[in-house]
Amino acid sequence: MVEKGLLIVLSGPSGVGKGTVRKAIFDRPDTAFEYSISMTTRNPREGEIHGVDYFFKSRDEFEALIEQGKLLEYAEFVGNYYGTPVDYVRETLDSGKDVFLEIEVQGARQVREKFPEGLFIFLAPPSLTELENRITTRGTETEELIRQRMKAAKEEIELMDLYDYVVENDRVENACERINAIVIAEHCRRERVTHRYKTMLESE
Ligand SMILES: Nc1nc2c(ncn2[C@@H]2O[C@H](COP(=O)(O)OP(=O)(O)O)[C@@H](O)[C@H]2O)c(=O)[nH]1
Ligand SMILES: Nc1ncnc2c1ncn2[C@@H]1O[C@H](COP(=O)(O)OP(=O)(O)O)[C@@H](O)[C@H]1O
Repeated sequence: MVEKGLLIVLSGPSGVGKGTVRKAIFDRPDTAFEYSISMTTRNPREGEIHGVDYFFKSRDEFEALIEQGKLLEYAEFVGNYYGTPVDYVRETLDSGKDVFLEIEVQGARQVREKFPEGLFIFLAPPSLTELENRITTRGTETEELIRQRMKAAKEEIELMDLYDYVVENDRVENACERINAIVIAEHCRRERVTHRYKTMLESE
């Protein structure tokens, strides 16, 4: 029997750098886990490709997916739906590959309920001031929106204790190294090799 893959969930407050760190991880040629492409109702940004960055859906299509139970989790974030396709995640884990989700905190909480055996990693900013800088330099938000996002971020940061690991995103490269190290350690901790040997010995 194939040993199941590991479900890796990267979450954290808006603007901390989840998307940036995830892209850097998947730009590495040696990254062995599969990225689960999310569904969203937000409009594609310039350069974004359907089926690569997201599966772009209408609100009606998304709500139909919710009703049909096709989403492992979903959340409404800044006026749009975002969700994880459940079939892709289950099939990929069953084939023995690790699956990587990069999602906001409400979604991560739902995944924790359904997949408590997942590996939950919280990406934390070096400081609240630095988080505000990142949200501000990213552009579009008005002062009021920045204030709202910072308030939400403080509440989200309070939930970091619910995660298995907290990774500081001081530099993108450092955060990637830490995440890769955690995944490697987790594989050793979960005794895959032990399991394989036990199976071998039993079949002798
Ligand atoms: N719950 C949930 N959140 C998601 C999913 N996909 C992306 N997100 C999160 O949705 C938020 C908005 O993403 P996006 O519109 O790409 O803008 P960003 O703020 O530039 O990353 C980010 O916090 C993502 O981590 C998903 O499938 N489920
Ligand atoms: N380690 C870092 N140091 C400095 N700036 C960063 C770092 N990680 C991300 N950023 C910047 O912070 C902003 C928010 O990053 P983004 O990946 O969009 O966050 P999230 O996906 O968590 O909302 C972007 O402008 C990004 O370039």
